[in-house]
Amino acid sequence: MKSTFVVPDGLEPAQRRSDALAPGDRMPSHNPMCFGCGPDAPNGLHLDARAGEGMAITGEMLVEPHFEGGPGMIHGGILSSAFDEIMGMNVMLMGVTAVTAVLDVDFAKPIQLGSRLRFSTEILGTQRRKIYVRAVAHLIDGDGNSGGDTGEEVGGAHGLFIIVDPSVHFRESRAKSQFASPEFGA
Ligand SMILES: CCCCCCCCCCCCCCCC(=O)SCCNC(=O)CCNC(=O)[C@H](O)C(C)(C)COP(=O)(O)OP(=O)(O)OC[C@H]1O[C@@H](n2cnc3c(N)ncnc32)[C@H](O)[C@@H]1OP(=O)(O)O
Repeated sequence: MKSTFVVPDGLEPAQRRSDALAPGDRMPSHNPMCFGCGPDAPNGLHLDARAGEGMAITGEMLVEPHFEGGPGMIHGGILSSAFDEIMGMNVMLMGVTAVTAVLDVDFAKPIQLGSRLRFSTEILGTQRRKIYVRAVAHLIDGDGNSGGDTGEEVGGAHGLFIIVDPSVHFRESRAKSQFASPEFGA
């Protein structure tokens, strides 16, 4: 992955919460109307994320026709949103609420509409309230069985997430959402 994002040395290892999902389990949406993971978001990404081993998770997404940017291609903001969401869901393994402060995306290859993407993401470590995450996206075939992480790498990302107190961070905005799940404070 090509990137100028700087991951500091000496990060603390991230700790998986004791009751985190088992590897392979579907990660729940934190908000049914979330553009990234919400099942009820009409034009959303509908990312399907699964817990992995250690501090890793995976996700899959179909590049729908309404995600178009250049002719027949995914919009860059859609890929950025998918990386943001999947790395944010990765942070949920720690059992904290964190928001994105920095998102660095490597648009390595053009991605055509109709492609199916698999995201693999892992938490690199923490420093005080900061959580550093890295992700890659590969093309997979329609049934998702072959290709997998050995399919063509089409993108990569780093994210810096900052742990927040949800009762403070969402204090003023929460009333505007009818759907947010109290479980994830968001
Ligand atoms: C959809 C939303 C759901 C959210 C709920 C989550 C529930 C689970 C969902 C999982 C899936 C979600 C995935 C999507 C996630 C989003 O897209 S979130 C939406 C986009 N992000 C935002 O709206 C955040 C807006 N920004 C902010 O609110 C504030 O800037 C922040 C990020 C909370 C930081 O402010 P702060 O708490 O005052 O932080 P501050 O004390 O200044 O800094 C703390 C540390 O972070 C560092 N830092 C802060 N900002 C930066 C920066 N930009 N660059 C570098 N370092 C920085 C500081 O240097 C400091 O470092 P140290 O001194 O410890 O070395």
